[in-house]
Amino acid sequence: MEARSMYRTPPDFSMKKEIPAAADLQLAHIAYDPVLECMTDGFVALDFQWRFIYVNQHAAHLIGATPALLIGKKFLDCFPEVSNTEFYKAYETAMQERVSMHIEEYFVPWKRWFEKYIYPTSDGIAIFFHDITERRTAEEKLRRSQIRLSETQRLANIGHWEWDPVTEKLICSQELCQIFGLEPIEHVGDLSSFLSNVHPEDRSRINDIRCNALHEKMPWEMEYRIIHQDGSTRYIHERGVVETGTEGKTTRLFGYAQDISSLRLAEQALSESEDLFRSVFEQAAVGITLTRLDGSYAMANHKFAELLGYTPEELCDLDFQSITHPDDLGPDMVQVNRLLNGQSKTYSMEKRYLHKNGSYVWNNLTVSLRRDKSGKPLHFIAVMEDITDKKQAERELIQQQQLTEFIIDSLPLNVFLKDENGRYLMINEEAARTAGISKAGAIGKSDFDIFPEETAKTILEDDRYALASNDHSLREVPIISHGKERIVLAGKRTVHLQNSPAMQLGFSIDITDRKQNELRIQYLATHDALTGLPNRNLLQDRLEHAISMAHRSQHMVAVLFFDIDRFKLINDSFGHKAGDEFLQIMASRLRQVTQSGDTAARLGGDEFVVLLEGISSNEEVVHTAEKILACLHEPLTLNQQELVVSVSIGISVYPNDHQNAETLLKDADIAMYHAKVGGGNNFRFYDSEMNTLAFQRLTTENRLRKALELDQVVLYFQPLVDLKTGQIKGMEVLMRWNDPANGLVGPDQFLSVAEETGLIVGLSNRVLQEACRQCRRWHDKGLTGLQLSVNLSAQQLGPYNLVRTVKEILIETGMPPSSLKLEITESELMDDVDRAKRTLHELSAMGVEIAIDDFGTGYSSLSYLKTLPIDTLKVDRSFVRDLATDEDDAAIVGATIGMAHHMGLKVVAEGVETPSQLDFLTGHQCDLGQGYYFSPPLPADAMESLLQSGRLFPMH
Ligand SMILES: Nc1nc2c(ncn2[C@@H]2O[C@@H]3COP(=O)(O)O[C@H]4[C@@H](O)[C@H](n5cnc6c(=O)[nH]c(N)nc65)O[C@@H]4COP(=O)(O)O[C@H]3[C@H]2O)c(=O)[nH]1
Repeated sequence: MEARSMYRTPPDFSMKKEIPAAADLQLAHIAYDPVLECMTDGFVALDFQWRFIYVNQHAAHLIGATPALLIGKKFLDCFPEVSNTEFYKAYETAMQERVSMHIEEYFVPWKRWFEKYIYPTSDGIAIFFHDITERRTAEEKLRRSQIRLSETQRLANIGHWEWDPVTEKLICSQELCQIFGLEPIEHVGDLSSFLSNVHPEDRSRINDIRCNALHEKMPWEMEYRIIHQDGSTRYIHERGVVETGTEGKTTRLFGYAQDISSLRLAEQALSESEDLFRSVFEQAAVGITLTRLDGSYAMANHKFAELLGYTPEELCDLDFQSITHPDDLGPDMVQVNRLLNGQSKTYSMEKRYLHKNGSYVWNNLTVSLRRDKSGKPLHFIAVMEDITDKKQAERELIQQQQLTEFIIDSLPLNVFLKDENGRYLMINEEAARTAGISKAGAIGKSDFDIFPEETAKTILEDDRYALASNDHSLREVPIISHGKERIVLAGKRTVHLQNSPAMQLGFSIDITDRKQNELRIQYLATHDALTGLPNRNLLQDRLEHAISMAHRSQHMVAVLFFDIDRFKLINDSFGHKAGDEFLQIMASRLRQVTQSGDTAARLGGDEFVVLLEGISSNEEVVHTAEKILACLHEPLTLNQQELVVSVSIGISVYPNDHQNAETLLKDADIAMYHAKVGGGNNFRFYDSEMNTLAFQRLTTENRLRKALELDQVVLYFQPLVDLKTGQIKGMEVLMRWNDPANGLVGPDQFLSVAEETGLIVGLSNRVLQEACRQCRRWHDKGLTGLQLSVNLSAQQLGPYNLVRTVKEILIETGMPPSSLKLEITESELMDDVDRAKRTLHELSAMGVEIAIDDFGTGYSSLSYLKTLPIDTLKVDRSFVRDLATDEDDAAIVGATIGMAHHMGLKVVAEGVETPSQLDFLTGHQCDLGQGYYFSPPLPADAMESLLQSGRLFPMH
């Protein structure tokens, strides 16, 4: 029984175990023991020689022999194959060391497991054994099953646990320990130590769940995080069950925990990936759509919706076909079908989408087809980029190009572009027209293909010149075109565009006509249009040139400056047209009289200059001057009238006089003035004294200006006497200059300077104003019925608005217009006939009377005078002077009086000095007389006294 109870001890897998000394059996005398024979265990005893000395029935049965046969046989003789096994070693140990052994061993001869107790005996050893093969097989199965479970748990990252509510001990499987990052030794512990691994945020929750499950006795399931010692976080899924006893009392809690970190991390990664996709999809700067195979939109991002003016939701109710421009749908569908047929993996195209507002927007579309693993098409993924701006820019570029082409084609220039081999890349319309070729036809051709060889050679040479001229040239190229010499202006530039060979851009224009015009303009700029003679500019150039030449050659240069004596009279009398004709005759005569190498120039008006170069003496100059005088003095016919004119020539000579062109001309002009003063029709050489006279004229001008400022102008009055009654009917107002230095100066001393300088206008206006004031004063003193004749200068009829001045003066002085008579000479009237006529009519309309002064000295015809509002003719005193002696003058004066009366005009005879003149005049019914016979011009107070005396002049 003792031994049996030993069998029931828990399995011990150790190889040997000492048996208590109580088992020290004395078996040598045992012949037959009924106890041993009844045993279900085998029993054998061996002596020190390893011979069987006892074998019970069960053992003999197992060995397969009778005990009698076995007794005395040696153990190894029966089981030679065990000599080196654990069995044998254990027997040996027990035998030799006299210790008890307990072993479990696989007994090879019988192919079964045996548990053996070996005891030393006095004879040797005794061995109890029984078959444990089934137990060992079950144990092995269990062990393998546990290994499999453990391996499975390890692979699935699952560990199990069990918690005893009584002991509050927690038992964890090795896998669970691994999951929690705990040492296997830690796998038994209490719940609180386990919780310390749990993420602090999850602790209370899982504690609540477990407590609740314990309370409710319900299974639970939960997820939580734990933190490993290395700080990493793991995700745990736990299931637990509450086990209860028969009385409903909780006996234990058990369950498993699984590390689902990889699942959670994968989910997290998936979620992040989805978020990423979402944000890429939604925040993309391009439109993205997911389109079903039928074309309807499954998804559209905001950008695409924004491009088309829809919301993404609205787009999902549409398909791409309905919002594609009709012209783009066909090509789009072709590409879609290629995708579906597997002929392409992706396609791109530019297409127009219909915007919600009805307009079309250009997009660059890239589409690919998504298929499942089996290759079945799932949907299209399309990416759209708004290229409306790009398209607009393209359109604008095209328009710009068209505009540029239009402009280039509109240019009246030949414009062209050639490649590096001189072949045309482009020509404009004008170039095509010039070359007689179409624009397209010129492309690829060279000049030798288009133009005659000579012309092409010239162009080629110019092309080369342009290339050599630092890439840019502009020059005039003479060419032969249609047998005629032409001049072409050619501009060429070498153009280096990126990544292309150098090209030549150029233009050309036929400037033959322009060149001719330039020559013509140059001619006009240097010649007088009326006579064709060189003008002042050309004369100046030639004079300067002549001076520099003379300086080198030690020769002389002479300037002969002249004008026509009394030319103004010719112009006034015959009119401007005849005046021009006259000047042309003069010019042609000058050409005849001057030698080649000399210059005959017209400076303007009737002023001419002859420039003599390369002369050696004054005699040569005199000779030419005389020739000019004689030639121009020849009679000529103008307006069918024969005329004889003379000129006055002033001469300056280089180097005798001034040294430069300008002063030489001035010197000659001064000399001419002196020649004229000397009576005309002669010439004078310049001398330095002449300059003094010119200086005097300048001084006079300045002093006159001062006189006007200082009011040094005084008025004299000369009566106009009625030749019938002897009564003073009016008076002529005559100006004097009360010069502090020279006393009273008459108009003949300063009038010409005043006329030349324009001071005459101011002087005359002053006289007019003062005369009217004086008349008013006399009127106020009772001296009424007087008419004042005031002289007008031709310049007052100019742009100075004489009418307004007269009106203002009359208003200011309160003098009746009929009391004023304005005198103007015949020649002054002719300066600007139209203006004079207009002015006189306006004055007459105001009531002012008009008299023609110095009548008979000019060339005006009576028919012309008839058109003017004239009241009075004043016969010039040169006719009156010789009335008594000169029949012609008498006839002229008589006829003039008769004719004037016939025209309803009054006649005033000037310069009446003698009774015989008076007799003639009264005899011819002349209306009024003026002259020293009656009275010289008187100052105002003397005139006033005369008037107040009421004196009548005797008429016989
Ligand atoms: N030999 C001679 N001469 C006589 C006789 N009776 C008068 N005279 C002079 O003849 C000139 C007449 O004036 P005029 O023919 O209008 O010629 C005037 C007139 O054309 C001009 N003149 C005078 N005062 C003015 C004026 O205020 N304005 C303008 N624009 N010219 C004026 O100056 C010219 C000369 O004026 P005056 O020297 O004052 O010379 C005056 C006068 O003194 C005579 O019997 N014998």
